[in-house]
Amino acid sequence: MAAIAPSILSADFARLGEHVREVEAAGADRVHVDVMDGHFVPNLSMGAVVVKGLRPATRLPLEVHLMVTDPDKFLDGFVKAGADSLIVHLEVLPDPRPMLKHIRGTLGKKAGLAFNPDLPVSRVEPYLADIDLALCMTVFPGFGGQAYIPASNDRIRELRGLVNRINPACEIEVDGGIDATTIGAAAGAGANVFVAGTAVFGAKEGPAAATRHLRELAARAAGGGA
Ligand SMILES: O=C(CO)[C@H](O)[C@H](O)COP(=O)(O)O
Ligand SMILES: [Co+2]
Repeated sequence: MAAIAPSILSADFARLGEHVREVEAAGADRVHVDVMDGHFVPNLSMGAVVVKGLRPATRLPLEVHLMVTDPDKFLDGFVKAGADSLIVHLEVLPDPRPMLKHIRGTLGKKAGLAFNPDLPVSRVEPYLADIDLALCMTVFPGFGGQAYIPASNDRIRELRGLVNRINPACEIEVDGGIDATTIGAAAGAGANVFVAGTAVFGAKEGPAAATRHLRELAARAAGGGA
Protein backbone atom coordinates (compact mmCIF):
# COMPACT_ATOMS: atom_id res chain seq x y z
CA MET A 1 0.00 0.00 0.00
CA ALA A 2 1.24 3.48 -0.85
CA ALA A 3 2.29 5.69 2.07
CA ILE A 4 2.67 9.45 1.99
CA ALA A 5 5.30 11.09 4.18
CA PRO A 6 4.99 14.88 4.15
CA SER A 7 8.37 16.54 4.73
CA ILE A 8 8.11 19.36 7.25
CA LEU A 9 11.14 21.04 5.65
CA SER A 10 8.64 22.96 3.50
CA ALA A 11 6.13 23.66 6.27
CA ASP A 12 5.55 27.03 7.92
CA PHE A 13 7.53 26.59 11.13
CA ALA A 14 5.41 29.15 12.92
CA ARG A 15 2.44 26.80 12.40
CA LEU A 16 4.17 23.42 12.49
CA GLY A 17 1.80 21.61 14.87
CA GLU A 18 -1.23 22.84 12.97
CA HIS A 19 0.26 21.76 9.63
CA VAL A 20 1.07 18.29 10.90
CA ARG A 21 -2.40 17.79 12.39
CA GLU A 22 -3.86 18.88 9.07
CA VAL A 23 -1.94 16.28 7.02
CA GLU A 24 -2.66 13.62 9.63
CA ALA A 25 -6.39 14.25 9.32
CA ALA A 26 -6.04 14.08 5.52
CA GLY A 27 -4.53 10.58 5.67
CA ALA A 28 -0.78 11.13 5.72
CA ASP A 29 0.97 7.98 6.92
CA ARG A 30 4.08 9.36 8.61
CA VAL A 31 5.98 12.62 9.04
CA HIS A 32 9.39 13.05 7.41
CA VAL A 33 11.93 15.14 9.35
CA ASP A 34 14.94 16.33 7.32
CA VAL A 35 18.05 16.81 9.42
CA MET A 36 20.96 18.61 7.71
CA ASP A 37 24.33 19.35 9.25
CA GLY A 38 25.85 21.87 6.82
CA HIS A 39 28.62 19.35 6.14
CA PHE A 40 27.24 16.22 4.48
CA VAL A 41 24.89 18.60 2.69
CA PRO A 42 25.37 22.34 2.11
CA ASN A 43 22.47 23.39 4.33
CA LEU A 44 21.36 23.42 7.96
CA SER A 45 17.89 22.47 9.08
CA MET A 46 16.64 21.09 12.38
CA GLY A 47 17.55 18.87 15.31
CA ALA A 48 15.94 16.64 17.93
CA VAL A 49 14.23 19.58 19.60
CA VAL A 50 11.82 19.76 16.66
CA VAL A 51 10.95 16.05 17.00
CA LYS A 52 10.38 16.59 20.72
CA GLY A 53 8.06 19.49 20.01
CA LEU A 54 6.13 17.54 17.37
CA ARG A 55 5.77 14.31 19.33
CA PRO A 56 2.72 15.36 21.36
CA ALA A 57 1.12 17.04 18.33
CA THR A 58 0.56 13.87 16.28
CA ARG A 59 0.05 10.13 16.49
CA LEU A 60 1.81 9.61 13.14
CA PRO A 61 5.18 7.89 13.12
CA LEU A 62 8.06 10.38 12.91
CA GLU A 63 10.84 9.34 10.55
CA VAL A 64 14.14 11.14 10.74
CA HIS A 65 16.24 11.50 7.57
CA LEU A 66 19.76 12.12 8.81
CA MET A 67 21.72 14.02 6.16
CA VAL A 68 24.72 14.28 8.44
CA THR A 69 28.34 13.18 8.29
CA ASP A 70 28.30 11.59 11.74
CA PRO A 71 24.87 10.09 12.48
CA ASP A 72 26.25 8.10 15.41
CA LYS A 73 26.31 11.26 17.55
CA PHE A 74 22.61 11.94 17.13
CA LEU A 75 20.71 8.63 17.09
CA ASP A 76 20.00 8.35 20.81
CA GLY A 77 18.90 11.98 21.05
CA PHE A 78 16.35 11.57 18.27
CA VAL A 79 14.99 8.41 19.84
CA LYS A 80 14.65 10.13 23.24
CA ALA A 81 12.83 12.96 21.50
CA GLY A 82 10.28 10.53 20.04
CA ALA A 83 11.53 9.36 16.63
CA ASP A 84 10.09 6.07 15.32
CA SER A 85 12.55 5.45 12.52
CA LEU A 86 16.05 6.61 11.74
CA ILE A 87 17.35 6.83 8.19
CA VAL A 88 21.11 7.10 7.70
CA HIS A 89 23.10 7.69 4.51
CA LEU A 90 25.22 4.90 3.08
CA GLU A 91 27.70 7.49 1.76
CA VAL A 92 28.99 8.25 5.28
CA LEU A 93 29.20 4.65 6.54
CA PRO A 94 31.97 2.33 5.33
CA ASP A 95 29.99 -0.54 6.90
CA PRO A 96 26.48 0.45 8.00
CA ARG A 97 25.69 -2.92 9.62
CA PRO A 98 26.73 -2.08 13.22
CA MET A 99 24.68 1.11 13.14
CA LEU A 100 21.65 -0.60 11.61
CA LYS A 101 21.88 -3.28 14.29
CA HIS A 102 22.11 -0.63 17.00
CA ILE A 103 19.01 1.16 15.66
CA ARG A 104 16.92 -2.00 15.38
CA GLY A 105 18.30 -3.85 18.38
CA THR A 106 19.41 -1.52 21.17
CA LEU A 107 17.18 1.40 20.24
CA GLY A 108 14.27 -0.78 19.06
CA LYS A 109 13.43 1.50 16.11
CA LYS A 110 13.05 1.05 12.39
CA ALA A 111 16.23 1.46 10.38
CA GLY A 112 16.44 3.04 6.96
CA LEU A 113 19.36 3.34 4.57
CA ALA A 114 19.42 6.32 2.20
CA PHE A 115 21.56 6.74 -0.88
CA ASN A 116 22.18 9.56 -3.33
CA PRO A 117 21.30 9.64 -7.04
CA ASP A 118 24.91 8.98 -8.07
CA LEU A 119 25.45 5.86 -5.95
CA PRO A 120 25.05 2.61 -7.89
CA VAL A 121 21.97 0.77 -6.59
CA SER A 122 24.05 -2.40 -6.36
CA ARG A 123 25.95 -0.80 -3.43
CA VAL A 124 22.80 -1.08 -1.28
CA GLU A 125 22.24 -4.76 -2.01
CA PRO A 126 24.47 -6.19 0.76
CA TYR A 127 22.46 -4.36 3.43
CA LEU A 128 18.90 -4.96 2.26
CA ALA A 129 18.40 -7.84 4.67
CA ASP A 130 19.27 -5.53 7.60
CA ILE A 131 16.87 -2.65 6.97
CA ASP A 132 13.20 -1.78 7.16
CA LEU A 133 13.39 0.90 4.49
CA ALA A 134 15.61 1.83 1.54
CA LEU A 135 15.47 5.53 0.71
CA CYS A 136 16.29 6.20 -2.91
CA MET A 137 17.08 9.91 -3.21
CA THR A 138 15.47 11.33 -6.33
CA VAL A 139 17.32 14.66 -6.00
CA PHE A 140 20.72 15.44 -4.52
CA PRO A 141 20.01 16.06 -0.84
CA GLY A 142 20.24 19.44 0.81
CA PHE A 143 17.26 21.46 -0.32
CA GLY A 144 13.54 21.11 -0.81
CA GLY A 145 11.86 22.21 -4.01
CA GLN A 146 14.23 20.57 -6.50
CA ALA A 147 13.15 18.80 -9.69
CA TYR A 148 12.80 15.00 -9.69
CA ILE A 149 15.69 13.34 -11.56
CA PRO A 150 14.03 11.28 -14.33
CA ALA A 151 16.73 8.59 -14.29
CA SER A 152 15.42 7.73 -10.82
CA ASN A 153 12.67 5.60 -12.35
CA ASP A 154 15.16 3.00 -13.61
CA ARG A 155 16.98 3.06 -10.27
CA ILE A 156 13.75 2.42 -8.37
CA ARG A 157 12.96 -0.48 -10.73
CA GLU A 158 16.39 -1.99 -10.10
CA LEU A 159 15.97 -1.57 -6.34
CA ARG A 160 12.49 -3.14 -6.47
CA GLY A 161 13.98 -6.22 -8.13
CA LEU A 162 16.61 -6.56 -5.40
CA VAL A 163 14.15 -5.93 -2.55
CA ASN A 164 11.67 -8.48 -3.87
CA ARG A 165 14.40 -11.09 -3.98
CA ILE A 166 16.19 -10.31 -0.71
CA ASN A 167 13.75 -8.69 1.71
CA PRO A 168 10.23 -8.10 0.33
CA ALA A 169 9.13 -6.50 3.61
CA CYS A 170 11.62 -3.66 3.08
CA GLU A 171 9.89 -0.44 2.04
CA ILE A 172 11.14 1.57 -0.90
CA GLU A 173 10.93 5.28 -0.19
CA VAL A 174 11.56 8.06 -2.69
CA ASP A 175 12.54 11.56 -1.65
CA GLY A 176 12.89 14.72 -3.69
CA GLY A 177 10.71 16.35 -6.33
CA ILE A 178 7.74 14.08 -5.67
CA ASP A 179 4.57 15.75 -6.90
CA ALA A 180 1.47 15.01 -8.95
CA THR A 181 3.54 14.77 -12.14
CA THR A 182 6.23 12.40 -10.81
CA ILE A 183 4.59 10.19 -8.19
CA GLY A 184 2.89 7.91 -10.71
CA ALA A 185 6.12 6.92 -12.44
CA ALA A 186 7.89 6.37 -9.11
CA ALA A 187 5.05 4.18 -7.88
CA GLY A 188 4.88 2.30 -11.19
CA ALA A 189 8.62 1.61 -10.90
CA GLY A 190 8.12 0.07 -7.46
CA ALA A 191 8.34 2.73 -4.77
CA ASN A 192 5.77 2.48 -1.97
CA VAL A 193 6.60 5.39 0.36
CA PHE A 194 6.60 8.93 -1.00
CA VAL A 195 8.18 11.92 0.70
CA ALA A 196 6.69 15.20 -0.43
CA GLY A 197 7.57 18.61 0.97
CA THR A 198 6.87 21.37 -1.53
CA ALA A 199 4.03 19.44 -3.18
CA VAL A 200 2.24 19.21 0.19
CA PHE A 201 3.08 22.32 2.19
CA GLY A 202 3.51 24.60 -0.82
CA ALA A 203 0.35 23.42 -2.57
CA LYS A 204 -2.16 26.06 -3.72
CA GLU A 205 -5.01 23.76 -2.68
CA GLY A 206 -3.50 23.38 0.82
CA PRO A 207 -1.65 20.52 2.53
CA ALA A 208 -4.71 18.35 3.21
CA ALA A 209 -6.03 18.30 -0.35
CA ALA A 210 -2.51 17.80 -1.71
CA THR A 211 -1.92 14.83 0.62
CA ARG A 212 -5.17 13.17 -0.47
CA HIS A 213 -4.42 13.75 -4.15
CA LEU A 214 -0.87 12.32 -3.97
CA ARG A 215 -2.14 9.28 -2.09
CA GLU A 216 -4.77 8.61 -4.74
CA LEU A 217 -2.27 8.99 -7.60
CA ALA A 218 0.26 6.65 -5.95
CA ALA A 219 -2.35 4.01 -5.20
CA ARG A 220 -3.71 4.17 -8.74
CA ALA A 221 -0.22 3.82 -10.27
CA ALA A 222 0.59 0.89 -7.99
CA GLY A 223 -2.63 -0.75 -9.13
CA GLY A 224 -4.30 -0.84 -5.71
CA GLY A 225 -6.93 1.07 -3.76
CA ALA A 226 -6.13 4.24 -1.81
O1 LIG B 1 15.60 15.14 1.92
C1 LIG B 1 15.16 16.14 1.41
C2 LIG B 1 16.07 17.16 0.79
O2 LIG B 1 17.38 16.76 0.91
C3 LIG B 1 13.69 16.42 1.43
O3 LIG B 1 13.03 15.36 2.11
C4 LIG B 1 13.09 16.56 0.05
O4 LIG B 1 13.80 17.39 -0.76
C5 LIG B 1 11.62 16.93 0.15
O5 LIG B 1 11.38 18.14 -0.42
P1 LIG B 1 10.63 18.34 -1.83
O6 LIG B 1 9.42 17.44 -1.81
O7 LIG B 1 10.30 19.79 -1.79
O8 LIG B 1 11.60 17.95 -2.91
CO1 LIG C 1 14.34 13.82 3.18
